[in-house]
Amino acid sequence: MGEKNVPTPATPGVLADPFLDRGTAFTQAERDALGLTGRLPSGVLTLEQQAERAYRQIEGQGSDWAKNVGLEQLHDRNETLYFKVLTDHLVELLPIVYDPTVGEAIEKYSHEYRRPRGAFLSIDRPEEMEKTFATFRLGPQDVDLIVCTDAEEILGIGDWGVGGIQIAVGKLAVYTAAAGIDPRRVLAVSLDVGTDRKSLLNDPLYIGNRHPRVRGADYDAFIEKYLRTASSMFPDALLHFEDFGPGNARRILEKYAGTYRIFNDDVQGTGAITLAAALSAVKVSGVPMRDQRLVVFGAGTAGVGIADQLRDAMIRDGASPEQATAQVWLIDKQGLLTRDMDDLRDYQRPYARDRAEVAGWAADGGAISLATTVREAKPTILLGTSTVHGAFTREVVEAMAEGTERPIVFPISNPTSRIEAMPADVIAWSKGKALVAVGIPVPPVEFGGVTYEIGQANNALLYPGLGLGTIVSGASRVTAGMLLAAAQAVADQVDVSTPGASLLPPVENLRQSSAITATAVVGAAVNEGVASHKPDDPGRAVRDAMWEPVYTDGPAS
Ligand SMILES: NC(=O)C1=CN([C@@H]2O[C@H](COP(=O)(O)OP(=O)(O)OC[C@H]3O[C@@H](n4cnc5c(N)ncnc54)[C@H](O)[C@@H]3O)[C@@H](O)[C@H]2O)C=CC1
Ligand SMILES: CC(=O)C(=O)O
Ligand SMILES: [Mg+2]
Repeated sequence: MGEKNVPTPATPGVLADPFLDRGTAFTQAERDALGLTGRLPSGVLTLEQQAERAYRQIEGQGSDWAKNVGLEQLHDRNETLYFKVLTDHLVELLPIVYDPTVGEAIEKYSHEYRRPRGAFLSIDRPEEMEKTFATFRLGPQDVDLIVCTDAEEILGIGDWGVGGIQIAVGKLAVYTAAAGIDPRRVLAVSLDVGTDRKSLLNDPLYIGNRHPRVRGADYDAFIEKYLRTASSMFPDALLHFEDFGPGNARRILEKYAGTYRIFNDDVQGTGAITLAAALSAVKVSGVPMRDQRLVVFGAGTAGVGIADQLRDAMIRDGASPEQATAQVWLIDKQGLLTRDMDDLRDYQRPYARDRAEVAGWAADGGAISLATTVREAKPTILLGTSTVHGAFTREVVEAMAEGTERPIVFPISNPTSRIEAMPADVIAWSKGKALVAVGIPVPPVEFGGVTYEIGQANNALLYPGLGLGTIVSGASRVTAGMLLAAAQAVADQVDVSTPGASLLPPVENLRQSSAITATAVVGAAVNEGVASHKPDDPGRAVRDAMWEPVYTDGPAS
């Protein structure tokens, strides 16, 4: 990480700069020096007192949505105070600034718009890209991380056009709160290529590009220009891609992963956090990883990203590549995917089954359902990445429990309105046998005298540490080895020996957990030969790099 920004000699405008504003924490002497004499009430508070007041204001809001608005307003006023409140109340406030409430913020973006945050790059004016980045007045070494989205597949709620900027903002808030990524050294980017959502196109208050999504050569050229411009202006930045559609997410990653320092969170981050949960679950079930049988319901960006990482884990555990691939069944809108289908995506194809092999599975020779696939294939792991609320019915979960002693069930679609099944149901229907993790935070489940802690298989438990490790090591690429190290580091933090134990570390410990993950990632980056910094003590380098929400840069004068 380079030099921190030094507060400049301030003007009354300091109160309008969220990185410099300390509001009522400015001492009288600072107020005089900054030209703020008499511009604030007389009292001088500590950061802790300000945080207490701000937290009470947020707590007093009537809905999660109102809390999100209150927090974003604080974010716009005073970054340090915002992150102090968020970090001190991470378990309670992460679901407000991030998943699931961020989904609501995205849907309401144009109507609830107050202030811009981030960079808005328009496909209608690609020539403005460089000029836009220049307005941030950040030098080549001043940016560690850029999160971009084209908002085609936001969480599980689909295309939200320019409102998608809020997922980039939310992801960045998690990076800082969970892993201490310096908030002055990050950018959120909306790649506004239009929207196919009719309600937005017809809404007079919609503030994004009012035309259908641009696709094809112009889209590809825009993405390439973004990668070229961002990485040449900010060569140290990790370029995080979030919530692209199934036709683009993986294609862009595969095309550019060898050239740029890019990371696709939905493919790679989700794959790694789910692998971590699976590594924990396998310890409990006793079925070795090489023998796992995986059914993926919803074979899109996340589903196949996870399938790939689990298949690779089976191979590392001794399965042959052919055997591991044959232990994966993908189900999408067409039912079980078979090779004879002519509408398969290229990334689905390796897992598509031979039609002859499953010929007897569907009575009428038509689509093969989830329930049938579970009964016939007898999977040990059932993954939900479909956005179909309630798809894991009692019938499906009971079939899982009939086919294997400790079924692993991961309904990880977000937000809550899209989840395939709630953990309480999965645990009850499987008579307490299922090993469950979900994408959203949920309370523990009581069943048969056991308390089941439900791990949150959300990439937010992994990507902050992965990003921090990438930044600290100055890695030129995010490699498979770094992802695996992150997944293993997360899994290693869990003790599954108690019945009902969570498969993943608790969000309470996310900052500490991210530091451990980051340290492992630094080690992997060094081993894989992509690191440009090779700290003697990676743990210390990671801890030293973590930004803390305190007023430490000396008096702002
Ligand atoms: N927990 C986590 O960390 C993450 C969770 N997700 C969640 O996974 C879900 C999918 O996200 P993406 O993979 O990015 O979207 P995607 O659009 O790439 O994939 C969804 C897939 O589900 C399929 N699908 C839709 N309806 C279906 C049906 N009735 N039956 C079977 N398949 C159906 C779609 O055709 C598509 O292939 C979302 O809800 C998202 O929030 C995504 C990334 C991370
Ligand atoms: C968590 C996340 O990245 C998603 O649901 O898309
Ligand atoms: Mg996502």
